[in-house]
Amino acid sequence: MIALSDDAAPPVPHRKLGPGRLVIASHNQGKVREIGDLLRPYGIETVSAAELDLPEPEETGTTFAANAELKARAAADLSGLPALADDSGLCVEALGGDPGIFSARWAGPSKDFAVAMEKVHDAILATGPDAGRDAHFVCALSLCWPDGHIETFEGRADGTLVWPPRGEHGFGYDAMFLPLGATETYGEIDPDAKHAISHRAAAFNLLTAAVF
Ligand SMILES: O=c1nc[nH]c2c1ncn2[C@H]1C[C@H](O)[C@@H](COP(=O)(O)OP(=O)(O)OP(=O)(O)O)O1
Ligand SMILES: [Mg+2]
Repeated sequence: MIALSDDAAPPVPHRKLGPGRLVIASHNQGKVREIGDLLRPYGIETVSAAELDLPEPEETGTTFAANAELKARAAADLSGLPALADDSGLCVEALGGDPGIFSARWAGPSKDFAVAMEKVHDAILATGPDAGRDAHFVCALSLCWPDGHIETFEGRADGTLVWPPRGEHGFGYDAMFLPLGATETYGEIDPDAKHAISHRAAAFNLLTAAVF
């Protein structure tokens, strides 16, 4: 018999997502497209933050989860609908995890990821001749209901960085990210192949198992 110790917290049950519209609380069209693809089999009606003209909240958190939660909470508060937010980024081991939660900010106000990828490449070279190119993507997905209940799930995908970038698919840093064991970057594979292995899909699988 398995005895639970007296101070073991009881498991918190997940809340199920009921019928009705779900806000995709992101202003990044690449993410909105991927989350739409991942949700499609579940037949959920979605509306994006841009379609609802929701403001882009300032990302003041110090973790992916904290930023995903503040974006989901802001969208649920303003729309009165459940809202799903994604905070994600590229973490480079040789850079101590940078750009990390600053991945979007490294692309500057014009969101130029050719520039951001070059910054990552230059920063790795600046660490020395033997700099490793190991990296991983992280994705935190938060689902917030209008009453404030929130659930957060995190996924990760490991790989290495190539230079120069390769491929036109995807968005952000995809063209320089070679998933572990693969020969093509996220920029070279088609969206379905990315959904089979990505950090976003990993987080999404945890979310769907919990709330659907
Ligand atoms: O699968 C990905 N493939 C390539 N790059 C990626 C991916 N996932 C995140 N990334 C990079 C680019 C993105 O701009 C940043 C996330 O920053 P993050 O603040 O979470 O998103 P964002 O500002 O682009 O849109 P929003 O906050 O409205 O959801 O990390
Ligand atoms: Mg952002």
